[in-house]
Amino acid sequence: MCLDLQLDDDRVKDMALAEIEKNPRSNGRSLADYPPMPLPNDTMLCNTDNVLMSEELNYDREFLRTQHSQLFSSLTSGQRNIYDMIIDAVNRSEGGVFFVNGFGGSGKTFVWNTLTAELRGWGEIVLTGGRTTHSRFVIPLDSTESSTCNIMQCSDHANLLLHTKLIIWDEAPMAHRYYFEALDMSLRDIIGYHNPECYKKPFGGKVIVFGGDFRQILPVIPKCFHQDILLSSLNSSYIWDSCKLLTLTKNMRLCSGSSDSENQAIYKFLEWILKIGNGLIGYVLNEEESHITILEDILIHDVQDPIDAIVKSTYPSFMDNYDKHAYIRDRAVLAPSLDDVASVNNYMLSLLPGEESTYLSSDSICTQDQEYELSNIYTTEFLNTISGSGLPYHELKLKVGAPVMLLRNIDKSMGLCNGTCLIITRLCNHVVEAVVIFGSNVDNSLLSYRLQ
Ligand SMILES: Nc1ncnc2c1ncn2[C@@H]1O[C@H](COP(=O)(O)OP(=O)(O)OP(=O)(O)O)[C@@H](O)[C@H]1O
Repeated sequence: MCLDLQLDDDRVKDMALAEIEKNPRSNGRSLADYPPMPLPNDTMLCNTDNVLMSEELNYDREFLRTQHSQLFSSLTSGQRNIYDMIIDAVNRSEGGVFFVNGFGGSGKTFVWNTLTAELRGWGEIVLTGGRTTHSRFVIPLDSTESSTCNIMQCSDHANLLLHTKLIIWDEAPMAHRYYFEALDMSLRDIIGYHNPECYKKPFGGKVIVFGGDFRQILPVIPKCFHQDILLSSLNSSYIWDSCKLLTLTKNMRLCSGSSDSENQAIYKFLEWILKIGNGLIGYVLNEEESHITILEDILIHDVQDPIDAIVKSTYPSFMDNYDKHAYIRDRAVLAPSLDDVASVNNYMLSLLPGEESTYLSSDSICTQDQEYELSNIYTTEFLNTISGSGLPYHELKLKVGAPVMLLRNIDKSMGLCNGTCLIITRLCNHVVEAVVIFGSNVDNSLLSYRLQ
């Protein structure tokens, strides 16, 4: 992978000062003894070798400070109240647990962006995440009531958490309460080790902000009853008692249309979605099924081949527009299963002109693996057919012009995160080149990725 390391002047200065400070410190002195020499940032000094921390500090602070003033000046009064409360909690360093409750489009992400731009702009660490937060905190996927994060005391990971000013956990209603409880117990341990007072505080006295909407997807627990799902969500946890509930009520998407009629259509759709979420539309048939009448104007009527009809409706005049970034960026087809996703992808790839390249995943079993014996039981051909959530397909077919989405965090400081959208610009044997069309903190970066 070829990536530029982008360090702004403040960060280069901090790193240089931290390196210089190591010298006098080894002799019991410090740069503070040589005024007017500037001093390095403390966090930097203790952790120059901590890659996890370097990654989280590696932001263009000047850019973030400019971004912050733009975002801050457009906050609505509701967003501003929430922003002020959270920044105040961070500044007081006494901890705080918040839940920002708001339906889709109420401006939660906007608040997260303003908060992170402010704190990262001043060289502070903010950990953010949504569906993948459990992997960021190394929380076991099969967590139980007594699980903790897989983080060793005094490790780089523990030091990262120790120096973190703010944790933002979006889409929290989707996660099992055991994940939050595991993080709570681990933070109490990690921070309480240095400051015993913090054992007693929720999340060891860190400021943590959850966000989401309980009308949306709750934790997915296979083969269980309604009450099991409710009992596994965040508001059934002991943590909920410490949560300060903050609510956003204004729909910010209503102003996003290009005309009054478009805004009206958005309003009608959002109102309908909200009513479904509030249980005001449709009726429950049984434990697993509900009946909802879909709005007439969002139904696709002319259907011979369902995939062709969905693609034509979502991507009108595809052949004339597929190379326009905004056209690709503003559209998506959602599908309920991985098989449906594969069918839509294959169909759309077949529409693109040009030659198709196929990339295969590595398909030999590691000889040091304890499960090596398995290779005698399962053939490689069989293993290559396995697909599942989080497991990439064995065969990846691409064409120049194909939109792709990253499913791994490659470089967070460059905004190359899970969810960043790109368009393929060149396909070589082992390198795929793509341009970013959508993602945070990135603007049309060109990324080359070396395939293993
Ligand atoms: N104060 C604001 N000024 C201008 N635009 C805003 C403001 N707040 C939000 N928006 C815009 O409104 C839209 C919806 O906001 P946002 O994505 O933050 O909502 P959300 O609650 O995170 O939605 P979801 O839960 O669906 O992700 C976005 O396009 C965002 O840029």
